[in-house]
Amino acid sequence: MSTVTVMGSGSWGTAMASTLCDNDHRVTLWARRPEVCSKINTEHRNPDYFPDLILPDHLSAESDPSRAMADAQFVVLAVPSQTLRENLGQWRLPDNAIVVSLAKGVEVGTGMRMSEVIMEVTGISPDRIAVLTGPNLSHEIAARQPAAAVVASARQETAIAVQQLFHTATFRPYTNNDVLGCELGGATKNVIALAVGVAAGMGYGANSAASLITRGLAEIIRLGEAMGADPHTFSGLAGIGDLVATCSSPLSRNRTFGEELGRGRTVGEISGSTRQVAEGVKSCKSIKALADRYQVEMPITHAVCAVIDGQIAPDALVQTLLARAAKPERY
Ligand SMILES: NC(=O)C1=CN([C@@H]2O[C@H](COP(=O)(O)OP(=O)(O)OC[C@H]3O[C@@H](n4cnc5c(N)ncnc54)[C@H](OP(=O)(O)O)[C@@H]3O)[C@@H](O)[C@H]2O)C=CC1
Ligand SMILES: O=C(CO)COP(=O)(O)O
Repeated sequence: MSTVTVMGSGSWGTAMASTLCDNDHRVTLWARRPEVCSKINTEHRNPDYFPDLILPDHLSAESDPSRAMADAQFVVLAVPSQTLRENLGQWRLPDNAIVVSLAKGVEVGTGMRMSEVIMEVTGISPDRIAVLTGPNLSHEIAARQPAAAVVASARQETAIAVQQLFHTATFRPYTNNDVLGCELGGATKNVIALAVGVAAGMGYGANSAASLITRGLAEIIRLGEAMGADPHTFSGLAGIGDLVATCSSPLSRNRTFGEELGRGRTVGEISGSTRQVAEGVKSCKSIKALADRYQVEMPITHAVCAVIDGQIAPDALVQTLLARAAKPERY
């Protein structure tokens, strides 16, 4: 049994905290709003994110970050990627705790992955940092539907410790040492899901979705290879696995955001109608900047950015991609 603190009580933090309770760990969930803590502690519910889910009764919530993390052997970071730097700047993480990053994004402005942000802000060695990623839609995980995931760390013992921490009867994490590839896979698939959503919102079917997923994977691999990731990572759970889950599921916030765009709503209208994060809306910019920095062609990511920035209408996204010069199929 380990002492674990999950920092962030949105969809993914709540689902992961609930899963960790299956292994009888002592789990504390940090929520920034005291009223969320109160609901979790007294009613065992987090209705903003899971209206129908009853949480384990031994899951406790705490709104004070220091109290939440006191004695934690593992700190699991479940806040949005664009707020992580600011959050870490305000928190004091326990000495020697293993830090697990759950966020799937690339920081706007710096182009940094979340493990890099953690290292830069806290000074923690990469040996104590792990990334958990894969095809893991929170509502399915919270309902204990079976799924696999990947835990990546620079240090194998850290990856194994986190794998064991999260491994339950329904949740099966594999280890991987390609932190870069795993983080890139998780962040880039959100952008492709936005594109797939736009196509779906316009009424296009499975052929369009499969074409975007496949060519999306091609541009993800191109970027990953240029940055030094292992290309095999992208045929695993952190790559094609997460890409397929996110692009196919109506539960995905990124796909749904794209679908709303494809139906004619604006970025402002969609963002204003939910408190939940669709990471690709911001990370498309930082991923495009990485593509430019590494001189990699990422046409779908470019087109998604143009839609988000209002440079082209959503219904021009697919046309823009189809109108590109003909070329052989290759990665
Ligand atoms: N949901 C999923 O299926 C999965 C999500 N992820 C990733 O996990 C990360 C977190 O996503 P998820 O939980 O889904 O997001 P949600 O939008 O569901 O929840 C976001 C959480 O972060 C909190 N939050 C928002 N802004 C801040 C801030 N400025 N400072 C501190 N806390 C803040 C919210 O608090 P409040 O409620 O008070 O607004 C809420 O607890 C993302 O990077 C996502 O891509 C990864 C795998 C699966
Ligand atoms: O990362 C996810 C599934 O693995 C969740 O995707 P969304 O953020 O699009 O809901």
